[in-house]
Amino acid sequence: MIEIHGLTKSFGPKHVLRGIDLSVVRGESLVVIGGSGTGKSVLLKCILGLNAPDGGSIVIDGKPATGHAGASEREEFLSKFGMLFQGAALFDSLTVWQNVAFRLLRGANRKPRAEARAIALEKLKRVGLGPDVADLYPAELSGGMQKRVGLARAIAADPQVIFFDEPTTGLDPIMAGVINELIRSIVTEMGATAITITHDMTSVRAIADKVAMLHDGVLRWQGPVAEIDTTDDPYIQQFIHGRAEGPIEALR
Ligand SMILES: Nc1ncnc2c1ncn2[C@@H]1O[C@H](COP(=O)(O)OP(=O)(O)OP(=O)(O)O)[C@@H](O)[C@H]1O
Repeated sequence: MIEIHGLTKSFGPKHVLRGIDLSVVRGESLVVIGGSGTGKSVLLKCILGLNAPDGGSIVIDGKPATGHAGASEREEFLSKFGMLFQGAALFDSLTVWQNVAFRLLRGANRKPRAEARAIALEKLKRVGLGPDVADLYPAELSGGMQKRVGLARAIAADPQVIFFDEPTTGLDPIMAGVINELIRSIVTEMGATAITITHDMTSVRAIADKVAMLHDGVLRWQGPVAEIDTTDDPYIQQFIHGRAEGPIEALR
């Protein structure tokens, strides 16, 4: 589904991605872990075509992810993806249902308003929110409810691939657990391919089939989630146990 070979990306003298090789099969849930500033977001942005890679290739569903000829080709490419941003990133001036239906109301394949609203209500229901919240504004919701709305928006157009950028940041541990479970069950039920970036090891264990650790511009370790506890890779061990001492240097 997603094949990445030799991906490189620098910003000036800063070599953020130094040769990423990664393959994610259809329906698989990959979680990318790594310290702050290691390039997890840059990797996602390269896959989405928001950052232009310097080298290497990204192929999604057999087609190159970059170099689209025109806006409509680009729109078709992006329609495969759903995205839950850090902090949910809802539009303050739109109601909850308009946020969820954002992509359904725009672009070449836009739907009539009533149909878009009906889909939004169905997706809200899937994430545990009733029709009573549909006409509220994001500011009227708690952080956990906003995440649910963000999740409903990410799945509104039935994407084949869903990205989750730090899905539990800012939530209490119980709400984080609820969101993790929702993500897992929705991804499984949709048969979607999922890529999540997170620091949260609870999310990793709840969401991942496969884990990849980004360090120093490369994927230092990749493997099934069950192997993170048994691998003797010192980077993985330091990261999952949150140790200050180890091969990963921490600023003090
Ligand atoms: N547009 C840009 N211009 C210049 N430098 C950038 C740009 N985008 C990212 N960087 C740099 O690339 C590096 C990786 O950033 P990125 O946001 O991908 O890290 P991250 O692993 O997602 O971190 P965090 O976990 O803290 O969100 C950082 O040093 C950042 O300053």
